[in-house]
Amino acid sequence: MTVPQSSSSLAQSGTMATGFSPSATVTQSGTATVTTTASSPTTASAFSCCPANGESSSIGEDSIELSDSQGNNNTMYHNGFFEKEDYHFPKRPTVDIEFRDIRYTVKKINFGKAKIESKEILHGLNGSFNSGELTAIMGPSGAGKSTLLNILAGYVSSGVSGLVQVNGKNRSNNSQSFRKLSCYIQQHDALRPWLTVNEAMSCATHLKLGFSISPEEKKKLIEKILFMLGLEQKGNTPTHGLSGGQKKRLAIALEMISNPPILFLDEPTTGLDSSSCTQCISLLKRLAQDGRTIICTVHTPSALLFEMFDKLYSVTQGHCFYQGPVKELLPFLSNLGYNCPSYHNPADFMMEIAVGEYGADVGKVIKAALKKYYEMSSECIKLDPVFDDVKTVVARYDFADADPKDTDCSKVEELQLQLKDRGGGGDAGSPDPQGNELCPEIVDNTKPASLMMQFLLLLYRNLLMLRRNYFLLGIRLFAHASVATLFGYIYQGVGPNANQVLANYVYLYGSMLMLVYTGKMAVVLSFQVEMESLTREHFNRWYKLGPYFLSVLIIEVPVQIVCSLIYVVISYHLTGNYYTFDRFVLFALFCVAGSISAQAWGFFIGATLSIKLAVFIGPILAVLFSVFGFCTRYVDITPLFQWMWHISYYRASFHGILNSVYGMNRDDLFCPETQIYCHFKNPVLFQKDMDIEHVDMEKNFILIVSIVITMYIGTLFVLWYKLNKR
Ligand SMILES: Nc1ncnc2c1ncn2[C@@H]1O[C@H](COP(=O)(O)OP(=O)(O)OP(=O)(O)O)[C@@H](O)[C@H]1O
Repeated sequence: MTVPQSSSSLAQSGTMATGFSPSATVTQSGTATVTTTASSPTTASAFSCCPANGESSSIGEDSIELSDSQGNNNTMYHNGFFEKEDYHFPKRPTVDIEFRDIRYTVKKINFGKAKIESKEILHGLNGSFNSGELTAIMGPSGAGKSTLLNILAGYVSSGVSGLVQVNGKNRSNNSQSFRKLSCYIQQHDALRPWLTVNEAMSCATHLKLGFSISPEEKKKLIEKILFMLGLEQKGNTPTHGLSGGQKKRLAIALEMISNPPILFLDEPTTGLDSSSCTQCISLLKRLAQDGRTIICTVHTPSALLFEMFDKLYSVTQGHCFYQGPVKELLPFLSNLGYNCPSYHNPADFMMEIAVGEYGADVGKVIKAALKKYYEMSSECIKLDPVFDDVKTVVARYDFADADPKDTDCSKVEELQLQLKDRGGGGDAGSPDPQGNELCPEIVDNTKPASLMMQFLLLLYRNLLMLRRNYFLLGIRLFAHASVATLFGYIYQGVGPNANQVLANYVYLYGSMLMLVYTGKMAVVLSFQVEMESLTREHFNRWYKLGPYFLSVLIIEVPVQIVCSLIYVVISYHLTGNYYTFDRFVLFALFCVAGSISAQAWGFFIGATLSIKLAVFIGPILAVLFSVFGFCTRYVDITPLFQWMWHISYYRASFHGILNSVYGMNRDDLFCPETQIYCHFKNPVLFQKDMDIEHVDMEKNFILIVSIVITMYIGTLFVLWYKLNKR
């Protein structure tokens, strides 16, 4: 069958980025002579991407050597990047990945039928990705590309069954040694916008390499990586000032510090223009050529880009649609009767067939892909449960007692069942029976930073970001100062007066409310905003959660303390509450403690709930707890809710500040001569009315501190769960 030619796709092939432009590349200082050593012009491939006979051409490599006036030649332009002779990433030993019968099932609750339903997303994918190869995982939207990548990278493991092997060794769930061998760069770069490229690189280098190499070596390494990735001119540019392509390259550069032999990238070209795409894929190709295993998902690449990949793994509807060398894709489809029209982008053509365009029988292609795969393996075979005329490999587990030629597969199936039982039925792969590290000979001996050093580095990084992004901090300080002035003005001089006790009470309540809200809401979104960066850095083993959390607290807590003190100092004096220094200290202490307690709640709520819920539940909780302090006497609370009175940090701090103002045997208040009678002249009367006659300051303070600690532990636990939930 010959497929009709699509005019829109014809246009695609004409939009190739040229491989190089000599005039644009000579940016080295000094005199430079340019010698072109291009083996074949890149553009040539643009017009022969999909010859009518179904064979594809290979892209030529372009390079220009740059010589200085002495004729020393150590720099050349190569596939879009400068290169110095000594500027190569070290070659990596071979790490091959094989996967067998990967299935991914999600469970969801069907409220209508009141039962839990399972849905299989990936239906037994097999394949292998080899060292030195750049592999593209492609397929229509929703086909399961990201899911497969997540499983292979070890990012998802619950609901997964099947086996993943690394150099022939079974990879266990959450394998730490696999994490040492690989890195995962997700679609959203999740970089720190306020750090410059140099700062980001330097911080990542210190975190990843600790003291294992000297500062000079680190500096050289950063220089080299940036040079290799074409970012050497961008060292002092803040990350938010980089283009999309430069951000992608920075994300790769950050991971190249530890030089992992396996790189997983989710849609590294999405959102990039064609020349940035070409640069990005060229870079990955070169990294692969140095012996790495590079696997990335891509969406509709141009024909030029498509040809740069060594291997294609195509997925549709959770099945493998094609796997093998890119150049064999068209002959494979052609054998099935689907001929790519001349000048049509093979990647587009494959996608069109994968969604059944041109009346293509998708099931037939999936079957053929399975057959092709099994023909290449001489393993235990049996009939596939879906395609009953296809003989399928059950497994090729490295069990000594499994006969690879066991045609009825009973032994292998039995072992497979055991494997599932051991993994709780939902694990990707069984643990290495000996519990050995994967490829210990390959894992670099570099030691990452110690926990203390991680904390100090992260603290330094946070301070740097705070210094750059001082606007928010300024707003917080300004808001506290201006609200304090406003409150102080409204309730000016009410503090010492017996006839204005209720006005002062409202000021005190309002102050507590202000400090609780600003404390809580300023951090409620902290982790929500941070989560993508945190996940990426934590998953790629930059640091542990403990030092990270501590480095956040050590910035946020003092900021909130300073904000609270600004508020307290201004408003306390304007309202005339200053009576003795001791009382002021107690007042400030309870204000700050209440605010920090609310902040701890904010961290917990933000880490636990989604953005929409967090911004809604946060204030509701603050109001709920405030009710148990303001004008509410313990005896009036329904016994069912009395426990809330006991655990209310708001009540504890509010009573603390009330007691510091009116309690502790304060002398009579001032009753102006204009007043005939001042009911609250003796402050004890007011305390009695409010049921705060016997405030136990110590107990209240201990309660607040306990709540703060509980919330910190709760936040840590939730973050740990989110980061490690796979
Ligand atoms: N946790 C989950 N719960 C429910 N459905 C899921 C879950 N994870 C994946 N899916 C479904 O599995 C299918 C494959 O998702 P996946 O993100 O892997 O697709 P994709 O090929 O990467 O798509 P795209 O190219 O649009 O990103 C989709 O239909 C998605 O809705």
